[in-house]
Amino acid sequence: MLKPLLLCRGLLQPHLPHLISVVIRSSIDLQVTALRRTFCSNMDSKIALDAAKKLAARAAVDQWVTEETKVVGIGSGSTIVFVVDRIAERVWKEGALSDMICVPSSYQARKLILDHNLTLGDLDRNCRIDVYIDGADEVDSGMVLIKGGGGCLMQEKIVASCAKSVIIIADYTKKSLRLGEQWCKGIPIEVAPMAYVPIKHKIEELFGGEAQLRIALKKAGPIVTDNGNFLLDWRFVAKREYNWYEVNLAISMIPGVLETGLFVDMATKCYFGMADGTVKVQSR
Ligand SMILES: O=C(CO)[C@H](O)[C@H](O)COP(=O)(O)O
Repeated sequence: MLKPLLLCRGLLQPHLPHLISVVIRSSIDLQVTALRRTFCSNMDSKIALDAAKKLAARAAVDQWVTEETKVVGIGSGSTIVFVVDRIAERVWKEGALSDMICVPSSYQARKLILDHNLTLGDLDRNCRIDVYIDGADEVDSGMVLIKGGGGCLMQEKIVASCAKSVIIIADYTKKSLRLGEQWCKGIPIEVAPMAYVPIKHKIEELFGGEAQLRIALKKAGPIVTDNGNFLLDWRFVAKREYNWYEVNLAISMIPGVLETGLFVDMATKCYFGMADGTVKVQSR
């Protein structure tokens, strides 16, 4: 029994380095193929999602930004980029909307307006907004929104509150029946930095779940909003029935809470770019 084994070892020994390198190489090849596949499918889904965002953005701008629109509020995030692109196309290629003013809801929105050579406004001079357009992280069947995934909820809610109509644009992954079905990162809440610990405990005691300080990726420490504040992401209890109007009110009343990412009774219509190339419009 031992003899054949020893014989086999003797035969294999000179070839061992080569065999080891073959095994290592094929394991690396397998890993590279798996990585390439993940990258390609991520790219595919990014392309599909961007196409859906663009569809929703075009439909919303073409329907809601007309020659009668004098002031438009500009939201924040990746979807709003397609909105500003379309507005700029209408202004610069189609010669439309010549005296329309754009009010930003964030540093990013301000920069988008300036980069596209559109007219920049502000709430001091333009506090009556015809239409506010923005993305959302999730929209439930009652059109309650979770916003602030990109960190900009406070100015967004302020600008939206000054608008006659609030139009939400999103890709199909944002549409759900109940909050938490699609968006699992929690409800963003902007808080005064000195108060984030007591606020965290109060929210958890009142409504369960867990509220976590949002930590920056390329900085040691927390994310600081455009307004110099911190963000808590409250992961609520998915299975619990919440009355979002009451939850929003109660959280807003906690001292140090500056704004919540719950937008209740604000959206007029939501435009969803769907995977099949159509646009679904949801009304309140
Ligand atoms: O509230 C927001 C920024 O804080 C965005 O509107 C929301 O996060 C959606 O972003 P995106 O269009 O990138 O999906």
